[in-house]
Amino acid sequence: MSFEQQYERFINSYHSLEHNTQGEPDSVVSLAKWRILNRLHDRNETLYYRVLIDNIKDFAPIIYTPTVGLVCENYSGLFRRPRGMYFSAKDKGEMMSMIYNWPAEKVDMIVVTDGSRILGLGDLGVQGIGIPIGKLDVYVAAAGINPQKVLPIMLDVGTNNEELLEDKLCAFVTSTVEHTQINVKFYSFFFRRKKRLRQPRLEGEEYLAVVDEFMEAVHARWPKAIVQFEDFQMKWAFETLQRYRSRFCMFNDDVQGTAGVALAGLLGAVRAQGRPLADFTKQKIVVVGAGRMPGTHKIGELGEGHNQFWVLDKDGLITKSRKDLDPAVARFARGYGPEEVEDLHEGASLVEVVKKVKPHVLLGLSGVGGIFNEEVLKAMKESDSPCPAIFAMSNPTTKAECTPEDVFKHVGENAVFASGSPFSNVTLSNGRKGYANQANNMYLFPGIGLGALLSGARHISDGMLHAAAECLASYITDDAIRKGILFPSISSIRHITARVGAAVARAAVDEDLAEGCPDLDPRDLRSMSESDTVDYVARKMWYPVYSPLVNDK
Ligand SMILES: NC(=O)c1ccc[n+]([C@@H]2O[C@H](COP(=O)([O-])OP(=O)(O)OC[C@H]3O[C@@H](n4cnc5c(N)ncnc54)[C@H](O)[C@@H]3O)[C@@H](O)[C@H]2O)c1
Ligand SMILES: O=C(O)C[C@H](O)C(=O)O
Ligand SMILES: [Mg+2]
Repeated sequence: MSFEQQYERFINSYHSLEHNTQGEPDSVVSLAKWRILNRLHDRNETLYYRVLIDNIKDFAPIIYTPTVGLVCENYSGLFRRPRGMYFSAKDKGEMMSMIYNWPAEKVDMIVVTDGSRILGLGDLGVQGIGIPIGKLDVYVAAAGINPQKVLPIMLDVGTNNEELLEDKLCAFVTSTVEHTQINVKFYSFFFRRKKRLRQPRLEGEEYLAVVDEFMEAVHARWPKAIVQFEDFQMKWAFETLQRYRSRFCMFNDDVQGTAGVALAGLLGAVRAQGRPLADFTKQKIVVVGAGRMPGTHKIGELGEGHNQFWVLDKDGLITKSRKDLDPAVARFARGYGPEEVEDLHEGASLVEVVKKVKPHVLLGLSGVGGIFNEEVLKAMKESDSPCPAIFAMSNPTTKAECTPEDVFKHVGENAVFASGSPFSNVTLSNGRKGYANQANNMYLFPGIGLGALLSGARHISDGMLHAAAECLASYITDDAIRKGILFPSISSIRHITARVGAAVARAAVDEDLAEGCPDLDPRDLRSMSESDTVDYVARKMWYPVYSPLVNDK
C-alpha cells in the first residue's frame, strides 16, 4: 500500500470509530480515540506523526489536554506497550549506566515529571508519564523534533495519593529502559520490569539527590539536550528551576511557558480595548490561584512598580498581613502603594474582590472547576474595561474556572475569553462568533525548546523567554483582536513555532548564549536576518516521510 492509502485507511477507521461511538459518554469516546491513535503510534511512527500534523486541531485534544488527563488517571489500565524511561529512587547510583543504555544515540528533547501535580488533577504518581509523552508528541508535531530523539521521563519518587498506594493493578507499570523504534533500520525493545515505588513521596535532600543524579547523567551523555520540567508541584518546580537553570539547558514549562502565554493573552486584552500596549500598566488584573504566580514576575515588572495584581489563593485575597506569606508571592500581596483599594481585607472572597476592584482581567490558574460562577461573572460585567477579559486557564476541561457560554451570557457579548483546554466557539445573539481562545503553554514550549536547541544555547535566559512571549503576542493582527481572537488557531502551530523558535534563537545570539549546533556556527546565526532565521528554523524541522532503504536507480 502507498503511504496515501495507509493514511486514508487510518482516517477511515477513525471516522468509523466516531460513528460507532455516537451517543456514548464523552470519556468513553475520548479514550477510544486515544487508544486508536496510541496503537498507530506504537506500530508506525511516520504515519502517526503525519496524521497528527495534518489534523492537529482535532487530535491535540486527544493526545494532549483534556484527554491526556483522563489517560493519566487510567494509565495502568490503558497500558499496553512501554514508552519512556523511569528512574526510581532505587536506581540511585545506576542512573548514569541507565542513561548510557538508552538505545538512541542522540536525544534532543526530554520532558521530565515526577507526577506530583498532573494538570489540575493532583498527584498521579507514575501514571503521570502520559504528560511527558503527550508534550513530546506536541514537540514532534509542532517543532518538528525527530521522534527518535525525544525522551519522556518519569522520576518515580513515590506518591502521596492514597488510592494509588492501595491500587494493586498499578504495581507493574514501570520499567527501567523501554524503547520501541519502528520504521528505521532496526527495531529495538529493551524492557526490564520493576515495581514502582509504593511509598510516600521522598522529601528534602533525598528527593533532590534523585533529581540531581538524573540531571548529571543526562548532561554527561547528551550535554546539548533540552530538559523541560513539567507538572512538578509548586515547591519543587521553583526549587529545581533555581537549582538547575544556570547549569543546564532546562526550563519549567508550567512556570515559564505559562507566564509567557499569559503575558501574550494580557497584551491581547489591552489591544482588544483599542488601547496602546503602554496602557498595560493601567490594567487591573485579578489572579485566582497563586501556584504559578511567582513565574509571572516578568509580567509584574512590566507594571513598573505598580502592583496591578490582586492575587487570591484557597484562603482568599493575599495581603501583607497573610500569616506565613510565601516570599515568592509577597511582591504581589496587597497592602502598599497609592493604587490600593483600601477596604479589601486579608482573605477577601473572589466576589468581593471583583466587585470592589472592577478588574480589566480575571485570570484563573486555580485548578478549581466552575469557580468563576454566575455571581463572579455578573460582577465582571461592571469591569472598568469595555471588553472584560476572562482567562480560565486550568486544565483539563473539568477544572476550567468557567465556560465560554457562561462568559458571553453573564459578562456580556463584548467580553473576551480564553481557556487552557479547548472549547467550541459560541454563537452570539446577533449571529456573530464569540471566540473561545485556547491559552495554553503549547503555543510556547515547542518554540522555546526548538530555539534553544538550534542555537545551542548554554542555558535558557529570561530574555529568550521574553522574546518567545513577545513573538506570540505579535502574531495576532489588529483585525483578529477586534473580533476577540487573542491566540492563533492551533492549526497554525508549526508556523507559530518556527517564528517563536527563531525569536528564541536570536535572543540567545544577542545574549551571547548561543554555541551553535553541529551544522551551524553561531556566527552564521548572528548574520541571518529575522526572516532568514525563521526559514532556517522551519527547514530544520523533521517531517514524517518514509526513508527509502534502497535508492531508486
Ligand atoms: N493553560 C496553561 O497553559 C496552564 C499552564 C500551567 C498550569 N495550568 C493549570 O493551572 C492550574 C493550577 O496549576 P498550578 O501548577 O498553579 O497548581 P498549584 O497547585 O501549584 O496552585 C493552585 C493554586 O490555586 C489555589 N486555589 C485552590 N483552591 C482555590 C480556591 N477555591 N480559590 C482560589 N484559589 C484556589 C491554591 O491555593 C494555589 O495557590 C492547573 O489546573 C493547571 O492545569 C494551565
Ligand atoms: O498540559 C497542559 O495542557 C498545560 C499545562 O502544562 C498544565 O499543566 O496544565
Ligand atoms: Mg503542565
